[in-house]
Amino acid sequence: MKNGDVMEKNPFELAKPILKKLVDHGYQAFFVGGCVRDMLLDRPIGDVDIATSAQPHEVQELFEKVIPVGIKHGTVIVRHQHESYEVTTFRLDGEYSDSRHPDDVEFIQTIDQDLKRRDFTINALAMDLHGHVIDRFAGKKDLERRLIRTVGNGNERFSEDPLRIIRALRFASQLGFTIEQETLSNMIRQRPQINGLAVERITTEVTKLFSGAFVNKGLDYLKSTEIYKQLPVMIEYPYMIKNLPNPIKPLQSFGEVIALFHFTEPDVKVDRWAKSWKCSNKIKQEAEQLANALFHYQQFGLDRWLVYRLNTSIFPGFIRLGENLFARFLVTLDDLQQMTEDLAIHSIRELDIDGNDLIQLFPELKKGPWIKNYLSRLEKAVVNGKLKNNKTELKEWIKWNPPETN
Ligand SMILES: Nc1ccn([C@@H]2O[C@H](COP(=O)(O)OP(=O)(O)OP(=O)(O)O)[C@@H](O)[C@H]2O)c(=O)n1
Ligand SMILES: [Mg+2]
Repeated sequence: MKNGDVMEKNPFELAKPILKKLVDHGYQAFFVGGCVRDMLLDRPIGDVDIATSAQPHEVQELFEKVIPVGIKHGTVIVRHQHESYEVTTFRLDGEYSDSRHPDDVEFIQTIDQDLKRRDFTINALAMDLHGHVIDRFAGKKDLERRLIRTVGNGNERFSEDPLRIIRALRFASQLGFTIEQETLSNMIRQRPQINGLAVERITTEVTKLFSGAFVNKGLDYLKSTEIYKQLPVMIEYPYMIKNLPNPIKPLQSFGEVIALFHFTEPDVKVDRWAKSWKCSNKIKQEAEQLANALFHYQQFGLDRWLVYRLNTSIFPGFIRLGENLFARFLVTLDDLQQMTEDLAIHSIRELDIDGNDLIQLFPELKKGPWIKNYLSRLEKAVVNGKLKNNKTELKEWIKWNPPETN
């Protein structure tokens, strides 16, 4: 663990002027939460979040570019040197988007009280302008012991925001930490409350769970606590999680997660996953492409048609899944890139023949779906190297292989 030289780290250096301005104007201000934890662990720092005694309107007055993302909950975004910083007023309770909570929160004056409402001791850390760490709940000790423990009463912390139950699993997966015994019991006790959460919040945490360097630790907890019985789709197919390959290597997106589950349990379709977990279309399409590629690989191995249909952006995802699902999966990114370069065409638009050509070749045929089907057939033949992508040669072949029109 690092200590003295903490302020030399870049993300904090960049954010320091914001803290300084707040302090110069007589407010208290600290870096807080995950960024302090990650700095102490010497992990890459994600977002730098700031907690302050200044009220949101006071923050707005102080800085030029402020985006009022959650004024009611005390949070604004301050833009500084092309970076965004969440600046949140010290407060008593969470902003947690569940209907049982009042809409406004109580602002308070001390960082100590603010830290007290946070989820885990390792996250209840703050750091001032000079790099001095405030640690009221022995978070540093838990970092050393590699323990996830709630701040104070776990039942209360988890009831305030049941998402924290899943966050505990996600931190176990990212950090490889153990969940402290009582925290674990409280998670199990409060488990049913997960059902009331907005699904999108769960999806975000579960994506992080699957991407953690210690993902198998997270998954072991997910199984042993039976928390998966509270998650969409898995509620109805509780055996599914146990059928996953074990151990697995981390995945990087929820599209990959869906593809993994769908491949191991094809009866549950991608669409079903995407709907139940409220995924974007992008994630859904990624999952579909990945799953198709995996099924294709299983049947035919790595061929040009597989590579052709896979977006280059998800090559790494395909490799991660391949390594998880197939023994001796030796495909590399270089292989896929080389194969892409060598493809005769990269999309159907590059085909040296189009619908109009076909209509001219078969003037007696009525326009209809046969055109599209026939082009697809040519596309596949060209991609697989069975036909050359050359108009004259394609036309010649077409004459001998007229479309079926019944
Ligand atoms: N349900 C939650 C969510 C957040 N927090 C507090 O808010 C901080 C910031 O939340 P978030 O950015 O979601 O998590 P991080 O711990 O910063 O993790 P990451 O590195 O993934 O951002 C947390 O550290 C924690 O102190 C909390 O108490 N309860
Ligand atoms: Mg964070």
